[in-house]
Formats: sequence, structure tokens, C-alpha cells
Amino acid sequence: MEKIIVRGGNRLSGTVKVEGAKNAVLPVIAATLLASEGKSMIHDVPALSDVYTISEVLRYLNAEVTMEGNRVVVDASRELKLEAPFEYVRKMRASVLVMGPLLARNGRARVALPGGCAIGSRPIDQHLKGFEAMGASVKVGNGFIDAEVNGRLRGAKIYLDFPSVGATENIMMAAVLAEGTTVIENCAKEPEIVDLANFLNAMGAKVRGAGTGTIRIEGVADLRGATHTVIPDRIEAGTFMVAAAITGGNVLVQGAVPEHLSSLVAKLEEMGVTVVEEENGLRVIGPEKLKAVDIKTMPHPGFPTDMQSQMMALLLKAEGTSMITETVFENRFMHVEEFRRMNADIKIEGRSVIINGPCNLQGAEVAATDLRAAAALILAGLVAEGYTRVTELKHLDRGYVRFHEKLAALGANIERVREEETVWEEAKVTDLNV
Ligand SMILES: CC(=O)N[C@H]1[C@@H](OP(=O)(O)OP(=O)(O)OC[C@H]2O[C@@H](n3ccc(=O)[nH]c3=O)[C@H](O)[C@@H]2O)O[C@H](CO)[C@@H](O)[C@@H]1O
Ligand SMILES: C=C(OP(=O)(O)O)C(=O)O
Repeated sequence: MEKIIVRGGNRLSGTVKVEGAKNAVLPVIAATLLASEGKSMIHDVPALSDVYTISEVLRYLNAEVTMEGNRVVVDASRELKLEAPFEYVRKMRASVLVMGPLLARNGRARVALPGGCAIGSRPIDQHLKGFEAMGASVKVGNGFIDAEVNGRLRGAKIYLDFPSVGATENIMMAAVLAEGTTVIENCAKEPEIVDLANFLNAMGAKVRGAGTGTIRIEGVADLRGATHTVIPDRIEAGTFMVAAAITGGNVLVQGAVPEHLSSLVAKLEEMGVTVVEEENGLRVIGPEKLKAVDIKTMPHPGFPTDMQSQMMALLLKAEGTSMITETVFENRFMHVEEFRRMNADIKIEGRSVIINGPCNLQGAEVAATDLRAAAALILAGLVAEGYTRVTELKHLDRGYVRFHEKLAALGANIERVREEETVWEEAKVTDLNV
């Protein structure tokens, strides 16, 4: 079993470079399916397992995908298949993002129904509501969603019940080839939505208003491949900002875009952390003592749920009582039990977590429950007494490129190893039963 072993106590210093954003590149790669002619070339693609998964989905659908370093080239000009099977959707929920492009281009799409996951039940009713409003008939059965439209999708006015990132993206991708104008109201405003809109427009689409609460899309007859550079990963950047803050370090996070990180910067400053805008990124200097604060996760520009667990690690070291309220996902507190194993004074009250800091964190063997929890446990390990061993690294690899190497380059005492699992002998178990 692979583990990351970290020994707490080192202050981090130096410069770390941020990769292209996972949550931007996945919809952008899905959108390449919309090009019936020409190749798309995507730059600054991070080498993550999720990127391999979405590439596999595209290959399965009959697109040609080549990856060279941080560049992905997609040729989707051949006739496409219709179906994204469960083996891909199970590995990565973002596989459902091929549904909009397939429906727009083929008039049909069949995608395995994603199940729940460690952070919540995550339904996709808002995606489907959008497709239906555009004239598609949607059927759910036998573990699949089948969507079909007679002729082309038709532009429609769609009001989302919640500003869902995935629904906004899927509906945008369906609408770019629809007949007429689509208006998505109460849509998501995340920077990744703007990045997708920029890529779609480079392909020949007419998308306006991305980044605001209303997106207007005028459908066009066809789209061609385009070149695009993915935005920097604000969550990876934020994770390294917390790493600097928690260790009382001084780190330049190169590529961090201040406008994408304003809610995080505000909270860090409230905690006593110094954040300085430099020409090519953000410098973060941790204080001797961190102050307790309250945090509530919200859709962008509110505090991102994808930074909730990392901030929880930081608040464990803050003086006083902090409260974190999670409003985006109903079950994103699985890491709380793992922090308890590290001697954290922390309890769950409904959708909130109360932390009494500063906690005297102790190294322990802990398991990552989702990708941000993996990062958060490693961050806690940076300041825990002794050794922390973090398992279930498949979650980490979905969203962080060479995380331990980047931390080691900043001075952390950290390595990734393969350790044998302890196998209990049957005799011992039997002995206990007598
Ligand atoms: C690949 C990707 O970009 N993932 C991000 C994306 O996920 P994702 O796009 O899945 O997140 P959404 O914004 O759609 O989900 C937010 C909330 O809306 C609910 N919901 C969503 C769709 C729907 O049809 N019905 C519904 O009820 C979800 O269960 C959840 O409670 O945005 C999340 C919220 O910022 C981030 O945490 C994820 O990292
Ligand atoms: C929850 C996340 O991703 P996904 O939506 O791909 O599960 C995340 O990036 O933290």
C-alpha cells in the first residue's frame, strides 16, 4: 500500500509553481467533443489521474486523444459513440460532462448514472432539467441516463435551483450547438466557468456573461477545434498557501491568481497570515500565532468547499474556537474523524464543525476519504508531533501533481513509500474467539 509519511516541525520556504486547474481542464476536454472539424490543442494540462480518466472516456467515444507533457491534443472529427459506461463515471463523476456535448452533436447520449460519493449524494437533476428544457427527452433506468432529441436542441430559458458548476457547464456545452438562444439564470460564477466559455468561444461559439449570474448562449451550426491554455488551479494554490501559513513559513505560490482567491485571502488575513501580491503570484507568510475564525462554504465568489478541509487543518492550530459551516455538500466532514485520530479537539454539530484550538496534533496513521481530505491530512502532518502516515492516496492523485515532492522542495520532511499491509494471522483471530 502506498503511503505518504510526513514528520512535522519544518517551516516551509521557497517557491512552488501551480499546475493548470483540474476543474477547468475536465470540462474543457469534454468540450473538445463539440468540434466536428479540426483538432483542439489544450496547454497547461496537469498530469492527474482524472485527466487520464476523461481522456479514456473520449477515446472510448471514438475521439483521438494524444498527451505529450502538459499538452493534450484531441481530434473529435470522426463519428462519435454515444455511451459513457459506469467504469469511467464511477472513477470520476465529471465524466457526466460528456453528456451535453454528445447530445448537442449527436442528438443522443447515454451516460451511466453517477452514484453518491464520500462528500454527498450529488444528484444531477439540474443538468437533466436543462436538457429537457432544450427539447430533449430524458429517461433514467437500469443505471443509465438516456437523453435524446428530435433534430437539434432548441434554445431555452433555464433557471437553476442552485448555481451548480457541473449543470452550468453541461448546459452551456449543450446550448452552443442549439437552435436559438439559451439563457441560464442563477448559474455558477466560478473561474472555471469563465475558462470553459473562453474555450467554447475560441471554437466559434457565442457565449456571453460567464462569471456573472446569467449566461446567454446563441447557438451556432457547428464548431471547430481550438487552442486553449487552462487557468491555474486555485485550489492547489490555496492548498500551498495553507501549507505556508500552518508552518509559519514564507512561500511564493507562483501562478496563484489573486482574483480567483479573494475569499481565501480574506480569511487568511483575518487569521493573522500575511499575503502579498507579487508579479507572478502570491507570497504567504505565516504568523507565530494564528487567530480562530468562522468559515461558511458558498458557491463562488463565496468560500470554496474545495478548500474547507485544508482550512480545517489550519484552524486546528489557531488560538480559540472556530466554526466551519459546510453549505455546498451535505457530507463533507469525513476527515473530522481522521483529525481526531491526530488528537484534534473537534466536533460535528449538524452542518457545522466546532474546533477548539490550538490542538496539540500528534502523528498517526490516517486515511484520506476524498481528495481535499488527503491534502488536509498531509497539511496537519506538517505540524503534528512525530510521524503521520496518510493512506488511500488514489484520492490525492486525482487532484494534486507530485504533491509530496513539491512540499519536500519547500523543506517539508515528507516521502511517499510503499509499505506492506499488516496481515492478521487467522490463528490470532481464533484465539480471541475462545
Ligand atoms: C469537476 C469539478 O468541477 N468539480 C467541482 C464541482 O463539482 P460539481 O459540478 O459536481 O458541483 P455542483 O456545483 O454541481 O454541486 C453543488 C451542490 O449542488 C448539488 N446539485 C448539483 C447538481 C444537480 O443537478 N443537483 C444538485 O442538487 C450537489 O449535490 C451539491 O450539493 O463544483 C463543486 C462545488 O464548487 C466542487 O466542489 C467540485 O470540485
Ligand atoms: C470534489 C472535487 O472534485 P470532483 O467534483 O471531481 O469530485 C474537488 O476537486 O475537490
